[in-house]
Amino acid sequence: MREHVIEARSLTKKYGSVTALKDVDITVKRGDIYGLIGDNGAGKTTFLKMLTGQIYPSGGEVRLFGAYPEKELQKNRKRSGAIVESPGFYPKLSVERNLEYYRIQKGIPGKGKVEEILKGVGLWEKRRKKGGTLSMGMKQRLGLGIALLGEPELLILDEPINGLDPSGIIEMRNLLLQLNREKNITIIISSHILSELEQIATIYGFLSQGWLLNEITAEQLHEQCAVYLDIAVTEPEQYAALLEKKWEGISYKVLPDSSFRIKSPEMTADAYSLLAAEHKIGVLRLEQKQMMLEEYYMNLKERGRLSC
Ligand SMILES: Nc1ncnc2c1ncn2[C@@H]1O[C@H](COP(=O)(O)OP(=O)(O)OP(=O)(O)O)[C@@H](O)[C@H]1O
Repeated sequence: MREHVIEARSLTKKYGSVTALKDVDITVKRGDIYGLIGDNGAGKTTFLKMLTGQIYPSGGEVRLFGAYPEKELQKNRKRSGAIVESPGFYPKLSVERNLEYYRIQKGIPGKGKVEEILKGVGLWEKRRKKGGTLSMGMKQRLGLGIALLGEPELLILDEPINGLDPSGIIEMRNLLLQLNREKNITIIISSHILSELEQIATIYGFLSQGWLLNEITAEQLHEQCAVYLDIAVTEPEQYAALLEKKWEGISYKVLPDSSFRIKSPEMTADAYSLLAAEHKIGVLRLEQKQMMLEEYYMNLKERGRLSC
């Protein structure tokens, strides 16, 4: 059984009269990338801040690497790195000096560590730039670099891709996947960008108004919500024969309106319309269902349904 890196039991947080988290139970196992999903104000940051020790629970408990009493918990927090809210660094210091400052502050030996981190997060070329003059994406990288200084076993990331441009998002995604796969770093990450989370998370937790609505693994999501493509054509019978001839063993069903639902299509949608066009068959409708996570989330939130 994989070790429990994070265990929250009946975790509750009240800010005065506002209850931001209610009886939340979350378990994150070693090697997981846990995607924390929820609308604004759902309680994601509140949860993550209780992991980092920036705030304390009003009820329930949180364990990191099995430790519960606050003293033990504090010790085990050193095994994690975090970016919660905006990445914290000194805007007037250069990128390199920022990392050097935090290296010394955290008591991490070896000057070479800073160079290794700078290269790892793609900031080597920008090492002499002042933190405050960096672009949003570069600031996030610096934040991640600081979080990685202590060789954490757990990364706690609150909206790390917020404000990044498309290539920044891809780079951050690849970096996180690499850290997870090569160094077995467990990650808990909150994001509003579901299509992004869908590409990296191994398990999802859905928060709404302080409640944990549901948890589902990426594997379960894929089983429940297999991708499919719907195509309606002018000559269904002829098209069925063409489909079977072209892609032997293809899995599809004919819907009541005589359109075809092709399960887990291996080809792009274009391949199916091209097949029709080559035989002068008209395509009346072509839809591909791709965003499983988004659909699952909307069903859960709006209809309370645990399905796609
Ligand atoms: N310091 C605070 N004092 C009072 N209420 C707070 C405080 N911090 C958060 N809240 C409230 O707690 C609830 C949860 O907020 P939280 O920031 O955890 O949500 P979130 O899911 O991270 O939202 P977002 O996606 O907007 O960052 C909200 O109603 C918020 O207004």
